[in-house]
Amino acid sequence: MSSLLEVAGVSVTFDGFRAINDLSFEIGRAELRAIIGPNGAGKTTFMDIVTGKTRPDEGRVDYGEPPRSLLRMSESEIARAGIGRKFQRPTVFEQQSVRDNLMMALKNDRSPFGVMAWRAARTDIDKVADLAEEVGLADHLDRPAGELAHGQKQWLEIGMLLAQDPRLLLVDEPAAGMTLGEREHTTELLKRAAETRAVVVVEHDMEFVRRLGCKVTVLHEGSVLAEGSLDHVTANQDVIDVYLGR
Ligand SMILES: Nc1ncnc2c1ncn2[C@@H]1O[C@H](COP(=O)(O)OP(=O)(O)OP(=O)(O)O)[C@@H](O)[C@H]1O
Repeated sequence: MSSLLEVAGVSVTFDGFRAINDLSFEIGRAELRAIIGPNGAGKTTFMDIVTGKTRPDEGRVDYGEPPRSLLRMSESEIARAGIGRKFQRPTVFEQQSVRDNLMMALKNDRSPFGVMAWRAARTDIDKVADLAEEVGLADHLDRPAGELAHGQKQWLEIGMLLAQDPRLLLVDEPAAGMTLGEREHTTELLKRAAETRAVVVVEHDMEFVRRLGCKVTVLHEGSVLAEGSLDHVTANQDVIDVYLGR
């Protein structure tokens, strides 16, 4: 596997507590990866490290081709280098239409002045139409984002992240609060997005992880406990013990 992200020997201590403990693993250039693990396993801290929010005490985090250390980059430099993060709660502009939300994301200028000032070029209009199609909102372009259902807001935000053409997309619990139909659509969306980039999904919901059908990394106490297909990791006795709290 030619890796896009390599985490090697990373540790983070908060007030004497090792939240991440000698963590090492790699993510490929075009792959879908699920990260699972019990509460407090270090999943959020891992994403905070990759996006520059938390600095590790030890280890390497290299990204891209040729590999660059993310540890010397600011949060905004990391975002500009192509790492996008979707938090659990959607943060779309509720008053603006779906079209304007996507257009703003494309322009990467989220200020109200920027919205008023832009004159959409033909290519941008086409790109917004393509993004809306990709996330399944082509019939909702003129609706205010605030009117969308929960799942649709999540897709809009994924579309806004895709507008930035990230090489690595980190997605936190995308299926939370979704209906079965919304989950199916989200699965397809993430799978498609991962054909041309790396998509890392942090998820508690095993049924959703099964749908993703991808390699799974199990974290526990800040380290990788197991890795492989969902069937492989769920047959692992250490994983069973951790999930049963033994
Ligand atoms: N800023 C902080 N200060 C002190 N402890 C922290 C801080 N951030 C995280 N921790 C601790 O580090 C550990 C890992 O937390 P983290 O949020 O990364 O786990 P998680 O796997 O995302 O858990 P969950 O599934 O509950 O979201 C937890 O024990 C948490 O309490």
